[in-house]
Amino acid sequence: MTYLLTDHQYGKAETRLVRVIRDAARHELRDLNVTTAMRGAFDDAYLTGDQSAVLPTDTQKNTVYAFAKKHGVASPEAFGLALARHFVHDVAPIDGARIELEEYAWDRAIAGGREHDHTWVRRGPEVRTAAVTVDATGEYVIGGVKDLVLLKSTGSEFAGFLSDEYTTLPETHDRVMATAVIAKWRFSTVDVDWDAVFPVIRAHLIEQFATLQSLALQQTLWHMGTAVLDAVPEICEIRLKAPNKHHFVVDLAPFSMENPNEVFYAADRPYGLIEATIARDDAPPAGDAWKFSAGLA
Ligand SMILES: O=c1[nH]c(=O)c2[nH]c(=O)[nH]c2[nH]1
Repeated sequence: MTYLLTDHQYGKAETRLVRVIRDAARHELRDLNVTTAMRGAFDDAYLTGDQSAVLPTDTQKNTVYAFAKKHGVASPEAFGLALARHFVHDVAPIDGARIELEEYAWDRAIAGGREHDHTWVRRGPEVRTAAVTVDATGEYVIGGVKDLVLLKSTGSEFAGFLSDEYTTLPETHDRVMATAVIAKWRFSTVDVDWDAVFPVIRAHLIEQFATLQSLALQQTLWHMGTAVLDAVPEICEIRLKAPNKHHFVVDLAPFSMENPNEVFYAADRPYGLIEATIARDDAPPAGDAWKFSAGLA
């Protein structure tokens, strides 16, 4: 029997990095979780144990910290691009680099009625994500957000669905709809003001969720995705994943009480999982943009 090593990549997952800029009394802060993965002809490391082409994952971690000091963290996307370009262009055996970033957002603390200069409050659970791939075919950037937890207490329906002998779900024209959106959007260029577009995309996702009279989470995802593509020409594809966090109306009849959509049991599982990928018809090839490493971003 002959075996083939058909694919491989290696790197340091989840390097936690907090970068503070303290040149002025008002400090700035960025809080990241960075994963690096190297791609190339590292077959010998696996097949014979020869490490001569292997840049240690420890070195990759050090590079993350050194680059944070040297270049700063302008945005997750820009930081990922700087790292990926360095690994591919400056370290000979590396043909491709994949950098995945999570960013945890901090809001300035309010103290004495105004924003504090060096104290923040973690905004959660939402996480901004970025995944950068640089290889011989080009540079690819995917931005994203995950755990964007949204809930609307009306304006959502689910009716007219297919029914068979196992169907018990009642139709509804007024229900709670809640989800924790995972959205990833692929840029067709790296000439982007990353920090300017992120809040625009996020605002469109939220606005569509809020304002659409939703006939299903599927329809909501279509509207969220197309609104982002309409608003940001640099984005050519968006992938959305939405767990349908079911809120069941509690039967209060045993207690002689009506419950017109006021008291709910918020189930954590099982959940419907609704997914969609929406792309422009002229989207450029994705290369390895969607090939994951740790897969957190
Ligand atoms: O928005 C929904 N989409 C579904 O496909 C579905 N299925 C289900 O049981 N409830 C819902 N809700």
